[in-house]
Amino acid sequence: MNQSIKPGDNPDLTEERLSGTFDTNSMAAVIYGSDKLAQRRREISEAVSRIPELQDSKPCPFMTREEKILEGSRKSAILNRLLPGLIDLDSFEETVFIHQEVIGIEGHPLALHESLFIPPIATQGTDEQQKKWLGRAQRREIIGCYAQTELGHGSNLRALETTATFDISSQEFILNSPTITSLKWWPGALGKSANWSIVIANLIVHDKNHGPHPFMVQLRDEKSHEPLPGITVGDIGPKMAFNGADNGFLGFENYRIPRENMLMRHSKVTPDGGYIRPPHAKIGYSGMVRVRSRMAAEQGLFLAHALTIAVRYSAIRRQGYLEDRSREVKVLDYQTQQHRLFPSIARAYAFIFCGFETIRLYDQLLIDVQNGNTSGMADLHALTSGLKSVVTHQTGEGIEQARMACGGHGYSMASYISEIYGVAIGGCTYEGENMVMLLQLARYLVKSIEMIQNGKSKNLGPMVAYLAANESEIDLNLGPNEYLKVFQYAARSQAWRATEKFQKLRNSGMSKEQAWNQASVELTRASRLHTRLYIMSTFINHVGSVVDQKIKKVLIDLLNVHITYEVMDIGIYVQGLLSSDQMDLIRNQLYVSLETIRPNAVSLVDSFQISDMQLRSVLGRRDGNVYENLFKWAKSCPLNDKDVLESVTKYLKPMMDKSKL
Ligand SMILES: CCCCCCCCCCC/C=C/C(=O)SCCNC(=O)CCNC(=O)[C@H](O)C(C)(C)COP(=O)(O)OP(=O)(O)OC[C@H]1O[C@@H](n2cnc3c(N)ncnc32)[C@H](O)[C@@H]1OP(=O)(O)O
Ligand SMILES: Cc1cc2nc3c(=O)[nH]c(=O)nc-3n(C[C@H](O)[C@H](O)[C@H](O)COP(=O)(O)OP(=O)(O)OC[C@H]3O[C@@H](n4cnc5c(N)ncnc54)[C@H](O)[C@@H]3O)c2cc1C
Repeated sequence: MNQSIKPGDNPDLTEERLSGTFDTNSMAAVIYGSDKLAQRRREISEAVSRIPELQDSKPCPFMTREEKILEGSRKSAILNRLLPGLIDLDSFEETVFIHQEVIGIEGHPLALHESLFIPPIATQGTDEQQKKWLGRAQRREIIGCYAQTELGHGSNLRALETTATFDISSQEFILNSPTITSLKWWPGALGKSANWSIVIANLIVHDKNHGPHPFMVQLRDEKSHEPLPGITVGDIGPKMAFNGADNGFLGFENYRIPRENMLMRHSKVTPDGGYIRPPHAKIGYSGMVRVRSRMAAEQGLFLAHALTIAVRYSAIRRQGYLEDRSREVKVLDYQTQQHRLFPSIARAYAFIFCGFETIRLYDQLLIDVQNGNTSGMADLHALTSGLKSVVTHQTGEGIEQARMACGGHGYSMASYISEIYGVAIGGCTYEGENMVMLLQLARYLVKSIEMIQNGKSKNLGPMVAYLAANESEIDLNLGPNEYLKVFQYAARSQAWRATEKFQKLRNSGMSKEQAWNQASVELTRASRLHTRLYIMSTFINHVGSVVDQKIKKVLIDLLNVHITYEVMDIGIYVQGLLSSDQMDLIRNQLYVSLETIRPNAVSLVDSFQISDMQLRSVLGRRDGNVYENLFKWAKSCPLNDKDVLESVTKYLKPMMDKSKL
């Protein structure tokens, strides 16, 4: 049963919900990993909806940037007071969820505090450092951000220019931004809100540069909030979205911090200027791996937002005719509309499933690293590098298709899809630009193939074992596992093609760097295919583990949409394996699977349980009463406060009057 049905709803949407074959609360439990988490999301939404001071003061699209920042801060402060009664304070998931529910996706002053400020203190700070700062940060007595990227460099961490030079005589680090390009640039909440930051700076001891390290740095006076002497800080200006956040710039001029402010759980500087290396050279990068490991689920939910809007709207939007000329059809009945939206629904489910898996893998790695075992770091770095790149790109594509699927109203801010798009595609850039991260995964794939070439296939990890197989024929009695083999074939042949290209260039005498650059388009293709294979196999495994048979049935239908669409989409890579008859068969299976999933489309998006408050979309309203609310929304636009604007009296009217003469 679809749990969203209520009296007064648009009858077209109710009809859709009645045609669903499964219980949406049970599906939500599968999506969010447990009945408890899904239920907590419902309870929190319900509780929040009853607190008047947490409601939007006006629709976000009608707010200026200053109003957005004010509104985010107002709500953050109220939430901080109310949180103990609303959520389990130890649950990161509930903390993130309630902020998103109340403040939305446009960013807020604490957006980075929970995800990029507290975690480095907790994982890279010593016990003493944690005692000093963690409680204060958790109680929000201080607000923090993460300042790594600079005006001149983001992707290439080794070229960062900010320095932290150890001064033995005073037992302090002296921070400097020696050039314009060394200004920190982009950190969220830095511009106006944060008073502390994790700053990534090159550690210099006895004139030796030990590379980027994390430091705890106070930026503003805790009473006046004025920048401290030696600090230059401000907002970088409006962005294409995410304007509720004050991304900032930051410069240092001989700014001193105590030796104890370098996060020293892993690397250390002793009072006499000794440097103790970390157990793994890249352990300082683990904050980024943590964020990347959460991005697949996060992005899956961005896609879910856009699809909830587009699918619900497509069920109430009637345009054109099929056989019956007496009534226009729901646009959701067009095959083109289904082809535009349903594979994206499947991807959103797939991203969320494999996102929760990578979060689990990161949590396990964290325990291992704290116990001194860093052997899993390279694997997870490679996996999350590929995953964040593929998922952000495909999420962007899916959201844009969702916008177009809503026709003209999709282009209005009333749909809110443009904001979702703008925020989501930021993910293609932040936490490592996608191409750069695909190339990180490619290094791992090339190394794996070199192991096979050197007769060491048995040392390959489970995620790359398929690279050593030799499948050249597929029996297309197609079950999911045959599709998986088709995808393995594509990923394997591309990984070998790219590696061989790189090796050939090397053998021709080219430098490693030039050869890498000239093979890099092929290498990124290999990384994408490898990652898509991983997403598909996680989806298959996840569906296999579902116990509730009604849920399992619809997830198998959704999986069929996914595997057929994905294989059609990579057709060029499987030409050597599949005949044109086999490709036709897959194409037809895709069309059949679109029809099969059709009656459950609305229930599948309802199962994401995204409340109206969180969705902030007139088109995507749960009740489907779009037209009257679109009219109300337009009338409430500040431009309609007056019938005759100054733009007319001051300029247009005189122009028209003059023209009449
Ligand atoms: C509901 C929520 C709503 C959310 C709303 C939106 C919120 C928006 C928030 C946005 C927050 C954004 C924050 C940021 O963007 S912070 C800044 C992020 N910056 C980056 O990601 C920079 C990317 N660059 C890098 O990570 C490195 O420069 C790079 C890894 C590309 C290279 O590093 P480096 O030059 O040091 O590496 P080398 O070439 O020397 O060596 C590469 C080898 O090192 C291995 N490696 C690299 N990283 C790791 C790692 N983390 N763990 C293990 N190993 C690692 C790599 O595999 C290579 O190994 P091989 O030599 O063996 O191949
Ligand atoms: C919304 C948003 C929020 C952010 N929040 C933060 C934050 O809180 N803290 C923070 O520190 N930073 C933050 N950033 C910055 C972000 O991490 C960087 O912008 C990102 O890492 C990309 O680096 P870049 O800007 O230097 O891009 P560049 O590296 O300059 O990329 C430009 C182009 O060069 C290409 N390129 C670069 N290097 C290579 C290579 N080796 N091989 C092939 N191609 C290459 C890229 O693919 C891209 O096409 C944020 C950014 C955004 C958009």
